[in-house]
Formats: sequence, structure tokens, C-alpha cells
Amino acid sequence: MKYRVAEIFSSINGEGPRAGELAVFVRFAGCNLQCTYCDTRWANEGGVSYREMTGAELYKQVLATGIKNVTLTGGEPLIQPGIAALTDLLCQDPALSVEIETNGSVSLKPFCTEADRRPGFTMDYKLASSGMEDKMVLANFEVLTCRDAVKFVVGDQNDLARACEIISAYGLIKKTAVFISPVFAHIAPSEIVKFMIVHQMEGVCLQLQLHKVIWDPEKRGV
Ligand SMILES: C[S@@+](CC[C@H](N)C(=O)[O-])C[C@H]1O[C@@H](n2cnc3c(N)ncnc32)[C@H](O)[C@@H]1O
Ligand SMILES: Nc1nc2[nH]cc(C(=O)O)c2c(=O)[nH]1
Ligand code: SF4
Ligand SMILES: [Mg+2]
Repeated sequence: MKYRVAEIFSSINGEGPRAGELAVFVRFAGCNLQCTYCDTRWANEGGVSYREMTGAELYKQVLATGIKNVTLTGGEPLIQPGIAALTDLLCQDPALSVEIETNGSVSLKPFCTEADRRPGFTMDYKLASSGMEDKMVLANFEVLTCRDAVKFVVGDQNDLARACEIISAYGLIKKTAVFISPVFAHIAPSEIVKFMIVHQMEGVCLQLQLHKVIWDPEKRGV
């Protein structure tokens, strides 16, 4: 089995439950969605250059970094054929902590098992401003646990109101970690905080993409 790898790099994780920690990123080529605001559109385009790598090659490269947190992202990692074999390979190593960034359109039921060792999922719930809300698999909320996270990337007040509604309707705070993050440069973080105060969004964590503060927001491989 070979995987289409658009880039591998070491950085600090700029998003999610392990924000600020060192992580090695594997970005797969290709996505099944087209979010209006996507900051990695280049990795989804037909002509993107990628390396075909086996699981063993990927594992070796991850080990060579000496970094213990591994983030599989994209593109959409869960549409890579044979992705479960790769997560099994990485997760059998007790020294590694594996996280998958996924877009909410793929069923997580086959992945969220009772197994001791499985990846943690950070699942986006795509809101109206992404143009992809109708693609969301709502049944995923039944299988996410405290090992996982749901992220709402909000572009406007309408998105904020919808995120608030979903969090409450599905009791997400009791089940899993919940993040709200602005579409970069589209909505002021202070507007989000104001909304959180007014709507008493206890247990929700505002998150800004750290790597876009540290480096040029357009820079790849960071
Ligand atoms: C590029 S996506 C790749 C993983 C997967 N396809 C997904 O959407 O979750 C990784 C994360 O970046 C976020 N993201 C993409 N473009 C963004 C932007 N312009 N501002 C803020 N977050 C963005 C996505 O919402 C997602 O949480
Ligand atoms: N530093 C850094 N952290 C990240 N966390 C999630 C990312 C992603 O694109 O999925 C990402 C990314 O692209 N860079
Ligand atoms: S699902 Fe993720 S990679 Fe795909 S278009 Fe949306 S943000 Fe970009
Ligand atoms: Mg990114």
C-alpha cells in the first residue's frame, strides 16, 4: 500500500488539543471537500506533486525526527486508501501519540474503536461559510470521546450561532474537547470571545492558529 504524501515536516502543532507541542506532520494529497476558506488548497489540486510512500517508509521517517506527536492531515487523510493500516502501524508504537485532522464528512465509526491504542481525532464540523455543511456526518458525534475533539472554524456571526446550537444539541462538552477557531483574518477573535461570554459557552476553547502568528500565514511546511 502506498500513500500520497504532499509534505512531511516538523513544527509545533498550531491547532487542536496539543497546540504548542512539537509534532511531525504528514500531509496527504487530495480532499473530497472544497471549503471556501481552505488554507491548503494547493494540496488538494489535481496537479499537486506528491511522494508515494509505504507505511514502513512513513514510520521510519517519523521515527527519524525523534518527535513523539504525529499529526496526519491533508487534504483529507481519511480518504487515503488503506489509511487504517497506517494508523495501526503508527499506533502500535507506544512511544507515539497519533492525531488525525479530519473534515467531518467521513464516518468515524470504523476508526473510533474501544482499542487501547487508536488515533485521537480532531473533527471539524464545517459551518455554512465553508459551503460544506450538508456533507457533515452527524453520527460521528456518537463515537467521539474525551480522546478526541470537535473544531468549529467560524467565519461570521451566523457560523457562531450555529456552532453554539450544535454544541448544545449534541451535548458535545460532556463528550469531547470543543474548539472554536476563526477563519483566519475573517472574523476578529475578540468578536468570538464576546459571543462566548454572551452565550455562556463554558467548556469551549477558543483557538488561534499559532503557526500563522509565528510565521508568514502563507508559508508551507511550518
Ligand atoms: C487544512 S485542514 C486538513 C484536514 C481536514 N481536511 C479538515 O478540514 O479538518 C486542517 C485544519 O485547518 C483548518 N483551516 C483550513 N483553512 C483555514 C483557514 N483559512 N482559517 C482557519 N482554519 C483553517 C481546517 O478547518 C482544519 O481544521
Ligand atoms: N504548525 C501547524 N500546525 C498544524 N496543526 C494542524 C495543521 C493542519 O494543517 O492540519 C497544522 C499546520 O499546517 N501547521
Ligand atoms: S476539508 Fe480540509 S483540506 Fe479539504 S477543503 Fe476543507 S479545509 Fe481544505
Ligand atoms: Mg494547516
